Amino acid sequence: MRTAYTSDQIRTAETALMAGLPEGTLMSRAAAGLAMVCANLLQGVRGRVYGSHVALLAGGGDNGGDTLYAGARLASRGARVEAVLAGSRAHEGGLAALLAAGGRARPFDAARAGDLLARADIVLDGLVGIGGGGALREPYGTLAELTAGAAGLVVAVDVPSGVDASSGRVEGPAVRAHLTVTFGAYKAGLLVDPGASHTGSVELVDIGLGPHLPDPEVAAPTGDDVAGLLPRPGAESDKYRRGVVGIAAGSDTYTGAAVLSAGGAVRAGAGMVRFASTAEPVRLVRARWPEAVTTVLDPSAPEGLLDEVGRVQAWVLGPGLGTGPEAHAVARAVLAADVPVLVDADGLTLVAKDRTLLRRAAPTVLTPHAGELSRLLGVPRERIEAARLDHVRRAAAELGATVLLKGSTTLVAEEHRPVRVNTTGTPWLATGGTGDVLSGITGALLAAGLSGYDAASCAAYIHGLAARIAARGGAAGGGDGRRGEAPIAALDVAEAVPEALRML
Ligand SMILES: NC(=O)C1=CN([C@@H]2O[C@H](COP(=O)(O)OP(=O)(O)OC[C@H]3O[C@@H](n4cnc5c(N)ncnc54)[C@H](OP(=O)(O)O)[C@@H]3O)[C@@H](O)[C@H]2O)[C@@H](O)CC1
Ligand SMILES: Nc1ncnc2c1ncn2[C@@H]1O[C@H](COP(=O)(O)OP(=O)(O)O)[C@@H](O)[C@H]1O
Ligand SMILES: [K+]
Repeated sequence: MRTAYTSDQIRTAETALMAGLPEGTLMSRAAAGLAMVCANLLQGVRGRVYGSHVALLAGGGDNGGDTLYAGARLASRGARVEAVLAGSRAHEGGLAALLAAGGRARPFDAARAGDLLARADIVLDGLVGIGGGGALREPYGTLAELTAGAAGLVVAVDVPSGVDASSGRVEGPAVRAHLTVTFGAYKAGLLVDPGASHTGSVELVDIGLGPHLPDPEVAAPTGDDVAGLLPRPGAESDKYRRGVVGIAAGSDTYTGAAVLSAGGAVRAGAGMVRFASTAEPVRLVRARWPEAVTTVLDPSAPEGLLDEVGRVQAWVLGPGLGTGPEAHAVARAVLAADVPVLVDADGLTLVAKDRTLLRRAAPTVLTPHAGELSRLLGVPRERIEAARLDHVRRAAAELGATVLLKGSTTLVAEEHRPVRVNTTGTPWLATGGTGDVLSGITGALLAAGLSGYDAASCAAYIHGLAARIAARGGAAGGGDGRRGEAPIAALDVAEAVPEALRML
């Protein structure tokens, strides 16, 4: 599990660690690690450190201090290092070290800074780190914007400046780095969008903070974590014990979502899929997934609506269901069941209009995108997009459910647990119907007995991995690069789920 923390948590851990160490030890560890990473980068792009050009953007705090000390180390290896001092003050020790090692430093001047960035092999963004707050003031904002025109690699020191380290919020100009070198522990804002899309790859420099860190704010499961949680059939398994998932989805108007949701559940290894809907979606699901057991519902007679469906261990409710009175009757019947229920799509619209539907004892998993969460919380969509971590937490607390917030980084929140963030996926997933596939995968895992929190986070991981496999036309490649990927259709994602499971 990759764990991540707020700025306050990092500061508290730092204070505890520092109590037993001589002053300046941590900054010196951070600067040494940063200089080592930069030297390796310079070896890669220039073949050597000696003679390479390094630009430092140094703010007035300790983030600037780390940067100036790292610059001093590179200067002592023969790099040509020049610092732009952005604040009215500069870190004294760091500045003295840089100058003593033969580096140069000048106060901010826009034209000169632009020239410097156009010449530098690497640019170190040491404007602000965990001490930053709100939109960058001038001239920090201008400098952050200028990094977009840098000729060389942009390395963010600890956190890309302009990104809130605790939440990933971006409220103005912010550095977009090729690489972020972060100290002691991951900051939550490095894993959550919009911050996450500013970091490039992230490298962690150990400064000894580990033993002093509290429970994390955010955790990103790795492939091994997911593999460890997934059920695998054994000799004692039969289809019922592996988990029967019920899917109440689709309507005569919207039929595709039902087929996609059922596909996600079939391909994710449900012991059995019981599909319940009106005649047309039932016909199409049977045609595409003959392994599903289907029941035609008559929602105009809500009494005993699900009596013919048979037993299930979990329900998926909502994709393509519609939002009229008949859909409401289906939602009421499903949510009255004493098993975990995943609510997606139209199901979310129904519970947003009638919160009483969520008064139930068994676990509930809600899987909104930002627009659906906006309706559930009564908060504008833009505010949710800007502060995803805050809102997913608030939704979990307010609605008493596990909440999976979809988007470029998918988050899973449950009260009193770290928010889980998904690291797989591809922007090609932003296409109609992929969310329906996710609902089916999650439903299969719920039916297999995983908690809502584990089912949702494992499903997001598998779904993202399957999408990458589908986008590449085969096994998922390593790295974060998108080259070699092509558009995908939602059904491709469902079809790639077994390959994703094979890789775990
Ligand atoms: N903790 C640890 O374990 C370790 C921490 N270490 C390092 O220390 C860093 C934290 O240093 P920090 O506390 O000095 O804060 P920092 O990020 O430099 O920011 C303060 C400066 O930014 C400025 N500023 C703020 N907001 C602004 C804005 N919106 N727009 C413009 N300016 C703004 C603020 O200006 P002021 O408000 O004072 O005018 C002040 O000058 C941390 O990220 C890591 O790199 C490592 O050395 C080793 C271990
Ligand atoms: N920019 C993006 N990068 C990665 N994944 C994305 C992006 N945008 C959307 N997704 C993912 O695509 C899926 C879309 O689901 P959803 O919005 O429910 O679509 P639909 O209702 O059409 O099925 C979600 O899993 C979401 O996390
Ligand atoms: K920074």
